[in-house]
Amino acid sequence: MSMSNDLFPTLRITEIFYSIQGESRTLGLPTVFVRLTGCPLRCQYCDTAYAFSGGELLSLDAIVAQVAGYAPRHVCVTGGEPLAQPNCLPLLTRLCDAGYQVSLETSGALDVSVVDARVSRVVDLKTPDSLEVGRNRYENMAVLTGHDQVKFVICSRADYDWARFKLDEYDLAGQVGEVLFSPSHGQLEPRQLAEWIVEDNLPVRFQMQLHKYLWNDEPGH
Ligand SMILES: C[S@@+](CC[C@H](N)C(=O)[O-])C[C@H]1O[C@@H](n2cnc3c(N)ncnc32)[C@H](O)[C@@H]1O
Ligand SMILES: Nc1nc2[nH]cc(C(=O)O)c2c(=O)[nH]1
Ligand code: SF4
Ligand SMILES: [Mg+2]
Repeated sequence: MSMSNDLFPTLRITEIFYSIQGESRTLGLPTVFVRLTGCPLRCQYCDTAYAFSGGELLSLDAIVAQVAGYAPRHVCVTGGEPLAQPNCLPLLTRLCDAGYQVSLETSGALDVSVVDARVSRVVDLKTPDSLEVGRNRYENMAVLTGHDQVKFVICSRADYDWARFKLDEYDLAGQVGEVLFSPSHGQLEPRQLAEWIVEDNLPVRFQMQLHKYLWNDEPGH
């Protein structure tokens, strides 16, 4: 018999660790990461394919207790695709109730309107060269506020031009708190992306994954 029901909610978890936030507007801040197992997408660049399967079923109580053990100020819930597990929603609420600044890294393939409003939603709009552009749920764009963030992971000049178009189409710079343009690691020269952004005077924040430079791709960071 499964122990996962309304009385004993569980989540399948790949890892929980304390590190330096390497992405988004809290870049550089000590943060606990809760990585949920499983993802319905297959972005060609994915650096977290080890989270597609496996993991360990943990109760929400056990997850919250493990997070509390680090006494963090910031918690980032990620994956895999965290919203693919419905119990991600009560986890986010419990983390907010505990007083942490909570962010959610999501592909935006699922409905983000149901996420606790205290959470900063970091929605990655998938570009054509991610090979998952068809999964974008554009209805999500209308529910984002100044507390939220939109990210583009850019693989090529074609992706850059596409991202510029979406920036304009959804007036993202005016609507969300942060628009991030990040090079796909190992695929697009960071300097090239930086030069395009300056040339076009874009109202976006250029960002590289800081943890790749600190720890390469070692697990637990
Ligand atoms: C591993 S995903 C997990 C959350 C969610 N599935 C998503 O895609 O947003 C976290 C972030 O890492 C980014 N990412 C994954 N592989 C990357 C790479 N090779 N270069 C740059 N960013 C990458 C994703 O695009 C996403 O914004
Ligand atoms: N240090 C560090 N920062 C991160 N920010 C977002 C991450 C993610 O995998 O979603 C991540 C990660 O995997 N490591
Ligand atoms: S949605 Fe996120 S976790 Fe899933 S394949 Fe894409 S980058 Fe990886
Ligand atoms: Mg990562």
